[in-house]
Amino acid sequence: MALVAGRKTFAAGKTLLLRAGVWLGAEAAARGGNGARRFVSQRVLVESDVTAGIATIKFKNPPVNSLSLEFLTEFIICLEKLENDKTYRGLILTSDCPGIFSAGLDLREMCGKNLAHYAEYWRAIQETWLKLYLSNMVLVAAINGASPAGGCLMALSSDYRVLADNPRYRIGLNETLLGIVAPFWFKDVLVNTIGHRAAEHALQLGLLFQPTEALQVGMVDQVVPEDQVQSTALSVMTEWLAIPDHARQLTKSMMRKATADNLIKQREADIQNFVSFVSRDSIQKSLQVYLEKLKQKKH
Ligand SMILES: CC/C=C\C/C=C\CCCC/C=C/C(=O)SCCNC(=O)CCNC(=O)[C@H](O)C(C)(C)COP(=O)(O)OP(=O)(O)OC[C@H]1O[C@@H](n2cnc3c(N)ncnc32)[C@H](O)[C@@H]1OP(=O)(O)O
Repeated sequence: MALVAGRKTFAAGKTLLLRAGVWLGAEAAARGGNGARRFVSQRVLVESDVTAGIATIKFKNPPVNSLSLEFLTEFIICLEKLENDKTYRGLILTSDCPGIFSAGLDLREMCGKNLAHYAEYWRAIQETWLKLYLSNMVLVAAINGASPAGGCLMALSSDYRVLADNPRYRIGLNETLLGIVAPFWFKDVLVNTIGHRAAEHALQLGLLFQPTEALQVGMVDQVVPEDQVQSTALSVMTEWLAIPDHARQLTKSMMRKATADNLIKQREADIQNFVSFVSRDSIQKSLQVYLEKLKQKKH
């Protein structure tokens, strides 16, 4: 097992400091006789079935799988490893935290930090999305918990979404409820999924949909009993993997390239927009009030 702290090179020649200790000794991980492998990093658990060519990433950043910079760093590394290893043709995204798929962006990364931190954080968010959205693998989201905002974006970036039938597991882009604005590429992905009118309605009101509503609006493809989420994701995956890779990948790229290029061509401007927006006093105040409300909810 090798614990490393190094640098990860991202697009545009920028680097993201790998702060976390990440286990890169994946290949040395437990390898069962049945072709099952298990990679371990602190916040991202990767299980894989080599024979089937399917990997499962389980988010493991308790309590709510918020997309902290450390989580994103580990996640991007795991995604890259899987993408570059031609063994894997399919990837299931799910959560190891009971009842929560992902609470979205980590609000603590967006509050009370300096401008360089906001820029670094936003670059990591962009990178995560581009890697997910343009993955050559089939991505199936097995959504086993609440999935607001950035959590919803991760699910929307998959090729197919299976949601557990539990009214507490709401999904949607709720940014306006926090007094912030979903960036244009979040909006584009939502429009591509549920259409312009439904997206406009959902985005302006910051709607979080219960499973039956999410199915109705087309935000998810299937709603199943909670104990069938993983098995359903697996059988969907098998169906998708029956399609020849080259044909499916070219089709996926044809459908998604324009949306991704829209961000790629203005990545730096998008970072600057985020930094100047999030560092405004009024936005800092909104985020702090929202975080405080979340904390007080318990008491
Ligand atoms: C012009 C425009 C230009 C540029 C763009 C500008 C702006 C940027 C937009 C960025 C887009 C943003 C996307 C996002 O993802 S923002 C995050 C949105 N997320 C949420 O609203 C979810 C908030 N959380 C919840 O609703 C609940 O926590 C949840 C997930 C339903 C779970 O509920 P529960 O199990 O009851 O757990 P608690 O609420 O008690 O939470 C436990 C613990 O976690 C803390 N926490 C929750 N969510 C977050 C989070 N997103 N970030 C950080 N911390 C979070 C919560 O405060 C509790 O902490 P404690 O210390 O009290 O234990």
